[in-house]
Amino acid sequence: MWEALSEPFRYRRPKTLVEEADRGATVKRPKQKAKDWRATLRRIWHYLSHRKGRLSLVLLMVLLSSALTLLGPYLIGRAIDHYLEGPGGKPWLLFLGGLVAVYVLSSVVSWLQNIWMISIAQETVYRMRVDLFGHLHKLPIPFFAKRQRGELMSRMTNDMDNVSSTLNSSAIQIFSSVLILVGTVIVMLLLSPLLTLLTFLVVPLMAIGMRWITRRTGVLFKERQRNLGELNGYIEETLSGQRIVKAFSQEERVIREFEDRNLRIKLSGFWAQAISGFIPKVMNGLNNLSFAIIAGIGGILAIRGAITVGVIVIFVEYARQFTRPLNDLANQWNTLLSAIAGAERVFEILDEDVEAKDEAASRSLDSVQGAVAFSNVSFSYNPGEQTLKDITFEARPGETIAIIGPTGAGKTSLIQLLSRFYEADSGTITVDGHEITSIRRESLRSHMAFVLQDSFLFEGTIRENIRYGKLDATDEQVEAAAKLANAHSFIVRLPGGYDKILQGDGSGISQGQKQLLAIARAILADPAILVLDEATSSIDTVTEIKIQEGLQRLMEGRTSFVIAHRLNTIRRADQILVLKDGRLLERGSHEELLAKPGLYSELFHGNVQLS
Ligand SMILES: Nc1ncnc2c1ncn2[C@@H]1O[C@H](COP(=O)(O)OP(=O)(O)OP(=O)(O)O)[C@@H](O)[C@H]1O
Repeated sequence: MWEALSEPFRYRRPKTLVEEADRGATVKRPKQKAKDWRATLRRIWHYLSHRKGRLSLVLLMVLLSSALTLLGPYLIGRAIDHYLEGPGGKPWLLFLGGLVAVYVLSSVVSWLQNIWMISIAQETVYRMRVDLFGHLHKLPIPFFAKRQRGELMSRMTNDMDNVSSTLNSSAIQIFSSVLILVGTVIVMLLLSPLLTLLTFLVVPLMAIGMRWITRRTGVLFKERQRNLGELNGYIEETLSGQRIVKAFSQEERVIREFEDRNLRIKLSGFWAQAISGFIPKVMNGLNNLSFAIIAGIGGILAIRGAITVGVIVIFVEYARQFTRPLNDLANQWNTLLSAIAGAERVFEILDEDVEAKDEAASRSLDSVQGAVAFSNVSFSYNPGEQTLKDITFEARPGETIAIIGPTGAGKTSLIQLLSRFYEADSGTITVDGHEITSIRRESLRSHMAFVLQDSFLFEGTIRENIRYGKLDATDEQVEAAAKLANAHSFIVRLPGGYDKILQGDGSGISQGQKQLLAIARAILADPAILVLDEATSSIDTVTEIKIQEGLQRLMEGRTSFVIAHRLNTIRRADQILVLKDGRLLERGSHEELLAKPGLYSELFHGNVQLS
C-alpha cells in the first residue's frame, strides 16, 4: 500500500536545490542587439583609471615613439638633399647618425611602452576577474536557474581574454596610430601642401573600403563570440550530464548537435577572419596607388624645382607610414570590437542584481532553538502562477516534519523559502519567532544544513569534504562526525582513508557512501534546522540501514524537514504535511491523519496513487 505512495517518488533524477530551480526556466542567450559602446568604454576606463601613474608613463612613451616615427623619414630626406648638394653641403653623415639614434631610441621606447601597458592590462583584467567571480557568488539562486553554467564560464574566460589582449596591445596601437596619422599630416602640409593634397586622394577610398569591411566583420565577430559562449555551455552541460547521455544512448545525437554548433563557430570565424583579411590587401593596393601619384607628380615638381628630391623621399616614406597606422587601425578595430563585446558581456553579469541586501536592521542569531512557523505563505516563481498557496504550520524545536505530496506539489519550493533561496510573495516565515527576512541570510543559513539526494562533493580529500560543514573543525571532530554518520568504517577501508582524494564530484565512491559523507558534513556543521531530501534511488540494504541510523543521529535534537519517501520516516515524524498543487491539504501525525478521511488515509489504504 505504501509502495503506492513511495513508488512515484522512486527513481527520480536526484537533484540539488539549485538544480531544482533550473526546471521550467528558459536558457537566456546573450543579447545581440546593438550595444552601448560608450558606456562600456567608460567602464573599462574606470578600471584603467586606477593605474593613472603608469598609464601616464605609457602615454608619454607613445608620444615619444610617435614623434620618433615621424622624425625618421624626415632625417632620411634631409640626408639625401644634403648629399645631393655636394661637398659644400652640410655633413649628411650627421643626419644618418641621427637616424640610427632615432631607431635605437624608438626600440627602447616601444619596449618600455609595451611592458608597462602589459602590466596595466594584466592588473585590470585581474581586477575584473575578481569582481566578476565575487559578484557571481553574490547572485541569487533564480539567476543561476536561468543561465547555462558553461556560458557563464565563457564570460569568465574567453571574454576576459579578449579584453586582456586588446588592452595589452590594441588600445595602445590605436592611440599611437592616431597620433602618427595626425603628426604625418601636419609635417606633410608644412613641406608641400600640393603633394599632401595629392597623397590624400586615396584616403576617401580607404575610408569607404574600411567602413564596408568593418561593418561586416563587427557583426561576424560578435556572432562568433556568441556561438563560442553557447558551445561552451553545451560542452559543460553534456559533460555534467554524461551519465544521462550514456544511459539514454544519446552519444550520437549529442555529437551531431556539437558538430552543428562547432560548424557555426567555424563559419562565423571563417567569414570574420576572411573578410577582415581583405583589409591589408585593399590598403596595400591603395597604398601603391598613392606611391605612384607621389612619384609621378613629385618628379614633375622636382624637375621644375618646386620641391627637392629629399622631399619626395620623405613623402614616399610618410605615405607608407600613413597607411601603416591606417592598416593597424583597421586591424585593431576588429579586435577592439570583439573586446568591447566581451567586456559588455562581463559587465552584463556585473549589472545583475545581487541577492537583495539584508535589511540594515537585520540581525544575526547567535543560537537557534529551531522553532519554525509558516503563516499564510504564498509564493510564485513566475507572476500569476502560484506555486505555494496560503501555507500555515508550526514546527516546535526538535520536531521532525515529513513533507509529502505528488511531484510538482511544491515540497522543494517550501524548503527553498525557508532557506531564503527564494522570497515569499506574502505571509511570514519565522525562526524562533524572528521573521526570517529580519535575519541576515548568512546567519540564517549557518543554522541550517542540507542533506540532499545528490550531495555535491568537491574535488579534494574526504576529510576536506566533511570539513566543509565547519572549516575550523579538528581532525578528531571530523572523524567523530564520520563515526556518528556511520561513514567511518567505509572511509578507513578506502586506500588513503580520510586522505583519499575524491575527483569529479565524488566519482569512485557509491551514491550511498556519498550520502553518508553528506550526513557527516551536516553533523559537523551542528545546525539547529535540518533539510533532508530522502534518497529515492535504490541503495543496498546494508548501506540503507547505515544511512537511516546516521540520519537518525543527525536529526536528534534538531528541527528536521524531510521530503519523505519512506513509510518509516513518515510514521516516525511528529507532523506530516500533505501538499498538493501548492496547497497544504492536511497536517498532523500519522495516527491523526489516518483517523480522518482525506488524501493521506486514501494513500495509505491504496485508494489513490500519487502521480
Ligand atoms: N525555478 C522554477 N521556475 C519556475 N517554476 C518552477 C521552478 N522550480 C519549480 N517550479 C515549479 O513549481 C512547482 C513546484 O515545484 P517543486 O519542485 O516545489 O515540487 P516538488 O513537490 O518538490 O516536486 P518533486 O517531488 O518532483 O521534487 C512545479 O510546478 C514546478 O514546475
